[in-house]
Amino acid sequence: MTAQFGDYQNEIYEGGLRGVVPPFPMSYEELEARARAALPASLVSYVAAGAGNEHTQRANVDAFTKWGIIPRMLVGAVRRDLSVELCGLRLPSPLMMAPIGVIGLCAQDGHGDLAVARAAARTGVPMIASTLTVDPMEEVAARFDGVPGFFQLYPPDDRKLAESLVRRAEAAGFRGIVVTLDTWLTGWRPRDLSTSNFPQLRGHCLANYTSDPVFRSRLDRTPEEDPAAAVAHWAKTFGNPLTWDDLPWLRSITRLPLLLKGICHPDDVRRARDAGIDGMYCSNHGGRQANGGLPALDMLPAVVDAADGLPVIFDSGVRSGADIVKAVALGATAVAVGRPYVYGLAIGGTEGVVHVLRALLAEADLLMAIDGYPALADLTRKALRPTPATAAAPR
Ligand SMILES: Cc1cc2nc3c(=O)[nH]c(=O)nc-3n(C[C@H](O)[C@H](O)[C@H](O)COP(=O)(O)O)c2cc1C
Ligand SMILES: O=C(O)C(=O)c1ccccc1
Repeated sequence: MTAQFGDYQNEIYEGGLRGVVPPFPMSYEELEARARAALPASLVSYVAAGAGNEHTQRANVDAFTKWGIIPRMLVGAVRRDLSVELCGLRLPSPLMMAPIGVIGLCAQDGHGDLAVARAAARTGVPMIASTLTVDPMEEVAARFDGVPGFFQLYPPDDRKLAESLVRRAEAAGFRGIVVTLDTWLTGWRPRDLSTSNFPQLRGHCLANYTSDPVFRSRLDRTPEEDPAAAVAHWAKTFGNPLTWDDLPWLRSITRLPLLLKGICHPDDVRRARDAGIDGMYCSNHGGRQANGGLPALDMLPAVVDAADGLPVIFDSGVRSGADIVKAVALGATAVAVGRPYVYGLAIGGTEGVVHVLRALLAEADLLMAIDGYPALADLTRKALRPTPATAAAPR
């Protein structure tokens, strides 16, 4: 019999029989609390912060309580199949790791990107590696051990640099490019502003730039000789408010699958589809960029309908296995987790990330068994019903 994700539960119970207490938290609340204690204050506020009064960030999480999964009995879902096809790749489950720009710094040894890449190799959960990393993308990709990875591009306004980053991602073996559209400037984040050290943090995450031949060619002195000038040049080239007019260029620079992150309106989906984009990534950046918006989950069904068969990755607010199941039932092809795995990294490095991913998958798998949905294909909108508004879970 092949392994099932729910087997993680048995491992933990069997450990208990031998007197082993699990070293990692089992609930999201405890995970977050332990990570807060483990991380330096500047990183706590940076990772946890959202835009404005963080209403959208909370709404992302609460949106999942507006849906309930309907149990079906006598199905005999003894074996479950969570595998999914995404951009020509067969993945063991719909779970992915969302791109996180500072994870490099969230590990105790300061090499979080490598630790996360190792967790991808251990679990088969693909990493979407951010442009903003402590270690260059080649070093990250070298640790995937055959598990497909995606490269998230913040397209700089220097097109030659953008092309160079994409070429390198191709050469390093990444299997798709995720272009993030909603962060060409940083949102108003009160919690983060009150520590005001975001510029310092990101200054440590420029390895993909300082190792890049095009970026280096733009500098009078090397980043090693004059790090401050390199950071200043980066700040000038980072933000690129792409428009539809740039899409033909973007499409032309790679033959890898190209996905757009931050797409939430069906009209934008259709236009992107017409421009030859291979997949949509429905996300509001975890509520970090613009407050006052709808929860990302509420926008997912319309995005899926407009995508008309193109794959849709979803993130923003995923905190549990049940959330993964609900997002899939609403039409997501793949579901990315963000903050939870950052917290796993903070408390336990690669092991902590592996635990968070396995716990999410175990919960999703056991839920599919108990509720009688043996395969992802069984999870359609018919598996869900809106919960009465008054029944929203307390937070
Ligand atoms: C600390 C932090 C850094 C992030 N950096 C990036 C990034 O570099 N690129 C990107 O596309 N998204 C970035 N995101 C957004 C995530 O990819 C994802 O959309 C978000 O975390 C989802 O929200 P959730 O973590 O609350 O579920 C970042 C999010 C956090 C929390
Ligand atoms: O903080 C973020 O959400 C993010 O995407 C980002 C943007 C620039 C640098 C580092 C991270």
